[in-house]
Amino acid sequence: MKIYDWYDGPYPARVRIALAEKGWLSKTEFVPINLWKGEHKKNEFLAINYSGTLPVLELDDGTLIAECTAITQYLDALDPSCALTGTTPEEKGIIHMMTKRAEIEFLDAVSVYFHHATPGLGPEVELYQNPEWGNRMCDKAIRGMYYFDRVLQTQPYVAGDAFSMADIAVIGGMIFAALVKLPVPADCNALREWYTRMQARSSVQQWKAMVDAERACRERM
Ligand SMILES: N[C@@H](CCC(=O)N[C@@H](CS)C(=O)NCC(=O)O)C(=O)O
Repeated sequence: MKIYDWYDGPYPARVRIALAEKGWLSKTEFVPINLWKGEHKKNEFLAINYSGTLPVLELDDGTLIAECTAITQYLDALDPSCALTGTTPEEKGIIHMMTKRAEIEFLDAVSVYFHHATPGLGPEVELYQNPEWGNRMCDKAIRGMYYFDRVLQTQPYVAGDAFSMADIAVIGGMIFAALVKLPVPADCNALREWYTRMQARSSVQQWKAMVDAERACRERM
């Protein structure tokens, strides 16, 4: 299995954490696509993913699967013993809903804020910016954090009683929020407590160790 990604990207983190949950990180080849150099918008990469985003999974026969949710669903189908996308029809429906909600209300909103209301990936890559739209999405992301705080006041995980793809999507939002220095509101105690638990999880620690090692390696170059 081959994954095109960028080592510390919040969306790539989602797939790396899913792979770690399954114990497959070391079996995966990671192909770096440098976001800061805009390699994801070059024709060569657009032929791999029309949307020009990371990550993308490439199977041994050349089949390409983009989108974190689609990749996670594929990994789950290969290994249903450690299900991240649910097993019963109800679990599958709720996990899909909460994952989508994590993207729309939080992670994607932080991403729009980053690309539109901050320097983002720099002037060479950010060819169109709309700061007003970016700032509105920042407000939306903060409302999203309050929403997930309320959810986590009554249940241990984002989609209910078990860790799932929906938790990983909110973790992606927290990683991105930290990158853009968007603090979690001080009164979001349930969200903060949940994130402390998530950061102690082996898969998240493995992801962080990989990022730290790659960052140190790149700094030496
Ligand atoms: N919906 C996509 C979003 C992926 C995404 O936005 N990835 C980021 C990497 S952290 C990216 O490629 N950003 C570059 C850009 O939007 O220019 C998914 O879930 O995979």
